[in-house]
Amino acid sequence: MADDNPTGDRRTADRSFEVEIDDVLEEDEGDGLFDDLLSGEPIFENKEVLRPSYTPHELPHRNEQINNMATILVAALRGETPSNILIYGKTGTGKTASAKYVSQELENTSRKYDVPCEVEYINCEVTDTQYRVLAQLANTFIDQNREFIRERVEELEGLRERALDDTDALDDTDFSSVREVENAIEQREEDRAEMEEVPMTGWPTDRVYSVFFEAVDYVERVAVIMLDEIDKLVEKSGDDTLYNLSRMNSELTNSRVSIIGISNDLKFTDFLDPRVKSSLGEEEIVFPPYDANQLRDILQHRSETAFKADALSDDVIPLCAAFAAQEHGDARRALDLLRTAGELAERDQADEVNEEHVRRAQDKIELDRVVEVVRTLPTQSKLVLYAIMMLEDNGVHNINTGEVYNIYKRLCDEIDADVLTQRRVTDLISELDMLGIVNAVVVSKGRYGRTKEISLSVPIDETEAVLQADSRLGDIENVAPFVQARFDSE
Ligand SMILES: Nc1ncnc2c1ncn2[C@@H]1O[C@H](COP(=O)(O)OP(=O)(O)OP(=O)(O)O)[C@@H](O)[C@H]1O
Repeated sequence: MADDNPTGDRRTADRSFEVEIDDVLEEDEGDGLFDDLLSGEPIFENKEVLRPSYTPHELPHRNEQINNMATILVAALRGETPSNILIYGKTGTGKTASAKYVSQELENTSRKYDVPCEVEYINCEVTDTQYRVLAQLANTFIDQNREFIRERVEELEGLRERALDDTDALDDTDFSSVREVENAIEQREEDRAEMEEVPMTGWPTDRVYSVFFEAVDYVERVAVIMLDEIDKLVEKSGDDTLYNLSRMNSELTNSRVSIIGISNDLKFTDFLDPRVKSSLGEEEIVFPPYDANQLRDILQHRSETAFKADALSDDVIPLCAAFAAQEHGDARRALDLLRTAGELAERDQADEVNEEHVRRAQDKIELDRVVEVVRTLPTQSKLVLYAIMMLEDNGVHNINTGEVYNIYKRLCDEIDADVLTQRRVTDLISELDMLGIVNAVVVSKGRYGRTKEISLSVPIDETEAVLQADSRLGDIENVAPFVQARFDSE
């Protein structure tokens, strides 16, 4: 490049580059890596609309639940404390989307009427200990308080300037002299300096709680704390957080706190202290699964912005809705299916998405799920699954627990893993059954008692690939010959 352009003139260099690119395009027109992909008719208008991160503006078939929530939360706009709400429903039934929609509306209206009301959202799957929940809330309120102080100090400084010129400016205020205004400014500045953010670890929990308490009570407001996946918090760290939050109102002076808990697990309240249970469940709202017709409406609605006109053949939406309705009426699954079908059509450079793409998308999603479940199994469960897989691979049908256990023990020897008891292995097989990876049916053997007959319910090749990708299980390959030998000798 330096020889072609000895003067170092950038414009000349750029121009020669342009020429080279043009030459390449002219020669290979249509054959580039991306050309083929770009050449098909685009299927999507805006794919983002189908992603889980997108918040829809309208939520068909959730009016009743949304109105219920609004009727309870309107108390906050009257300066009263809204009842706590517990929202239940299976995954993908629109709990989070509806609760977030209502919160946004609540905050918008509170701004409109200048009533201090805020909603703080916490995902307890991520923020799963009392310390973290309280620290996150404390820091959020500290930020808001600092902003409040900044605005207040600005107002007071303006007032001070005006009062210095003309003391009448203090008429109709709480101050009778400029000195008092200055004291108020100093006081706010001191408050700001004292507000210390909570570090993400390291403090005793009661100190975090008291910082949070003071931060929330610093100004008059209603704070709605939305705890999504609340069952995860209780599972991981008990009900102390909920106990502390639910008894706060009796001690707060300026502010009020109300809780919205969201859960997939209908039974999690069984583990709560009865006081927490009754306080949290003051109002309960259930989100039932969607049926196929409702899913169809939801998909229809979204597809209008997500896809180009005429990009979907007529049977695509009904089929996606029917598949997702079989899976406990999960709107997330329905949307995933529609997006994946669109992506497969795009990859095929088809002009439209058809039924075949939906069926392939269903298989792909199911396989992705299996791969993910298998990949994240603990090593012992992987060994049990490996043993079942090897038996199937060697043509054994109606596998029983004893056979699995024998192979499992050898696999453990091979990789130096602890050997569990047969009883534990039987439990692990039941867990694999519940995850839908194997199928274990109990069959009666007459007077010989009962036994389990086990078979793999997932595609063997993909499962094997995932298991072998595990660094501990990767060496197992050379066990195959002795498995074979065992059957030959039987
Ligand atoms: N009535 C609806 N209209 C439009 N989209 C919906 C509706 N219900 C759910 N969705 C969409 O389905 C997806 C899942 O919804 P959401 O996250 O609210 O479910 P969830 O009940 O909170 O599930 P999880 O318990 O798994 O968190 C989101 O992308 C959401 O936008």
